[in-house]
Amino acid sequence: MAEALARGFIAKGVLQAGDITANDPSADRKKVFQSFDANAASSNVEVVENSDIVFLAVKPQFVQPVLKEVREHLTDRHTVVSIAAGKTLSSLLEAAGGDKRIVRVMPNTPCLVGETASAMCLGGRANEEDAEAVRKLFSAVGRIVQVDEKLLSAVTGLSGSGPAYVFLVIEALADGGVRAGLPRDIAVALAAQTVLGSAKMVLDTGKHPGLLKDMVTSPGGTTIAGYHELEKGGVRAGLINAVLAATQRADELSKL
Ligand SMILES: NC(=O)C1=CN([C@@H]2O[C@H](COP(=O)(O)OP(=O)(O)OC[C@H]3O[C@@H](n4cnc5c(N)ncnc54)[C@H](OP(=O)(O)O)[C@@H]3O)[C@@H](O)[C@H]2O)C=CC1
Ligand SMILES: O=C(O)[C@@H]1CCC=N1
Repeated sequence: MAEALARGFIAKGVLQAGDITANDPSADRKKVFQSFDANAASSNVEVVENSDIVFLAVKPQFVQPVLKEVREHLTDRHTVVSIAAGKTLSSLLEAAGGDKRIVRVMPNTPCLVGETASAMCLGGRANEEDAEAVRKLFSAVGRIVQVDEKLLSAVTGLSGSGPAYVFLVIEALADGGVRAGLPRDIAVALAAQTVLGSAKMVLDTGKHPGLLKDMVTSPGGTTIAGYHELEKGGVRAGLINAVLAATQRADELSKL
């Protein structure tokens, strides 16, 4: 995720590669950052010393140890951004030694192509200036909204994890096309472009998705025949349950 964000910020020109310093226990992962001209650090403390905005992009269970490792080096200059699922502002502030400017962001991987759906909330002494700095970065690589922290698990369940659900949908649509005789590459391209175009219609027209669905569905036609199968297969309930299960998992992670 750190790589996706760094590449996205650079591609959109909101940061230069030389502005970014990254650390990772794996030398190979550091080389990935160096391959696009970002700086590799030899420690997390060095990252903090080289940065104004410090991204915590480790797995949730490593967030508190990493914060404790660097907290003596966090000063008034720093905005700390945690993207870890489930890690609450209060636990982040406690591990950071309190009195810090902390922002939680839940992004998603499409930041890599400038189309992230992200949400943020502010903690500790984080102020409108911190919010604006974070908004500037994430709006360059997609959209970001500000929410109350109590909604961030639901954001994680919907848009944080959501790309995986949509990839499943694209793969399954393409499988359907292949089953009906299309070559695989054409089926994948048509499925992905259909998802892209449909998403753009929802965002650009502001129309309810149900109304847009009705516009495709001719009486006695092809679409209603296919759509009926989706309802019989429980696709709608499956997606609702996926978001709920991922939201609950984000809540569980906050208690570990
Ligand atoms: N993947 C996604 O789509 C999203 C992820 N997130 C959040 O982003 C965070 C990272 O997720 P993801 O990128 O998938 O996970 P990864 O495991 O791919 O990335 C985490 C990286 O942190 C490294 N790391 C481990 N310990 C340290 C340490 N002490 N200091 C510095 N680096 C360390 C890991 O190295 P090593 O592998 O060698 O241990 C690994 O390269 C998680 O908290 C997740 O909840 C949020 C939104 C979306
Ligand atoms: O699967 C996860 O836990 C992370 C958080 C959101 C997306 N990926």
